[in-house]
Amino acid sequence: MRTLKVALLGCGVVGTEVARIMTTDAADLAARIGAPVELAGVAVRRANRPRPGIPDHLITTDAAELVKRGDIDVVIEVIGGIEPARSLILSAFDNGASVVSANKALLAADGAALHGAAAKAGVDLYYEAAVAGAIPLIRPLRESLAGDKVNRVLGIVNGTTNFILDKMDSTGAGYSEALEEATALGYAEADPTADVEGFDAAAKAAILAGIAFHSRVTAENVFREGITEVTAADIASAKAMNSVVKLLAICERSTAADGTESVTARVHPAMIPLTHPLANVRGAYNAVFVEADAAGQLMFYGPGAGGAPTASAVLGDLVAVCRNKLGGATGPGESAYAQLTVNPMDDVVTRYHVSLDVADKAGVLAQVATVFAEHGVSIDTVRQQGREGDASLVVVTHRATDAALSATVSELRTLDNVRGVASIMRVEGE
Ligand SMILES: NC(=O)C1=CN([C@@H]2O[C@H](COP(=O)(O)OP(=O)(O)OC[C@H]3O[C@@H](n4cnc5c(N)ncnc54)[C@H](O)[C@@H]3O)[C@@H](O)[C@H]2O)C=CC1
Ligand SMILES: N[C@@H](CC=O)C(=O)O
Ligand code: NA
Repeated sequence: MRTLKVALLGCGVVGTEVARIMTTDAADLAARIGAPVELAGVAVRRANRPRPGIPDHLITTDAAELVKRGDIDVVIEVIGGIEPARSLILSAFDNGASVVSANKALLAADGAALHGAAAKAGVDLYYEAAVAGAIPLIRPLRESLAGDKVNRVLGIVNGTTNFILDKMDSTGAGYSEALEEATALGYAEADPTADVEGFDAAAKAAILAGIAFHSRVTAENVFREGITEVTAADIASAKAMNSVVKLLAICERSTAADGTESVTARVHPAMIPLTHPLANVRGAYNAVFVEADAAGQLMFYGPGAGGAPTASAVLGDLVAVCRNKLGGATGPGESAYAQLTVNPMDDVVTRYHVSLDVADKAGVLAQVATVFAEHGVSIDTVRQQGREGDASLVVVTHRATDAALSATVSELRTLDNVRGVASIMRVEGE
């Protein structure tokens, strides 16, 4: 029976756990695959770090050489970032290896080219770990739901930001303190700007939208707002409305009057009611709803970040691609036949929570309400609190387009009685 050889690129939070499980569970993995899998090389940036459980002779600082060695069946890429990860993956394909990657940034930027290269080489490209960590989501969308029509994918896909918002909401922790803890726990990206500015979630949204809608969606097509502007006042305001603030990724299909279908993909903080299942997703957990024509609503929930949970998804892919190799087959590749257009954020329809600092005098409320009405944005509720000549006015709207809301806010900013727009947050889940 031939042994399948695996090259591991990157031995950080995720790579360390992948190597550990491959070693400790070698016999079970071999039985499930139908052949032994051997860790044949581990590419690292710094060779002199202690790496318990990994024999020294396997360590190399030359990842490019490792993937070109000629005897590697599967390359596991857990370095992250665009380069050198992209070149290493392409080189792995050229050398006949299948690739398992956790790299959402790369897949969302260049997934089509990578899929093309894998197909040309007759090998697999699997990346379950790239979206929502341990939660099986890519494979259910790509395989289990391949016979259905997915209309909406909505959820929490970034563990770090969910951890931070949860800490701020439940313990009153400060933003920086919560981010430091998330980083220490191995949830954050190498540069946590990717998490807190929403780039990581946007990359995941692009991958999900592409697979769900059988179209090409890149990170650039995804509207993105992170959590850096979310204030303690926003969180308090959400609480006052029996809601909570979450960073959501929302990918939706819509159909125009003439039957033309298109999609939108967005990532932004939103207020959701405490009664919504997403409100109870705590810590670094993720949860994603998928709505499909025949299946109805499905919910996927579990650990979205961290070394071991992410390694679980990587190992699942490793087993799958090894089975394919032994069977002389490949798994499903890219499916982008529908080629749906991705519409801009202006076209998105949702509800809004707008917090204004206004002069506390008669007629201001009516003036503000008129501006909303003139732009066709209907008001659901208004809450006003006075404080020494100034007042805070919180308006929650009914559903309106993002374009209409933006125009409303632009005009409000020009009013003398509006001293400032303290925050604008979308309201979802009702
Ligand atoms: N940490 C998590 O919870 C999750 C991470 N991911 C993804 O998994 C990948 C890895 O993430 P982490 O392990 O958290 O990052 P990490 O920063 O802990 O590990 C990456 C490792 O790659 C090494 N490296 C960098 N350049 C290299 C090179 N040229 N050759 C060899 N090694 C090199 C670094 O020294 C580092 O040890 C990223 O794409 C990340 O987005 C995906 C899901 C969850
Ligand atoms: N930094 C990411 C890691 C998993 O994808 C996150 O926090 O979700
Ligand atoms: Na996953």
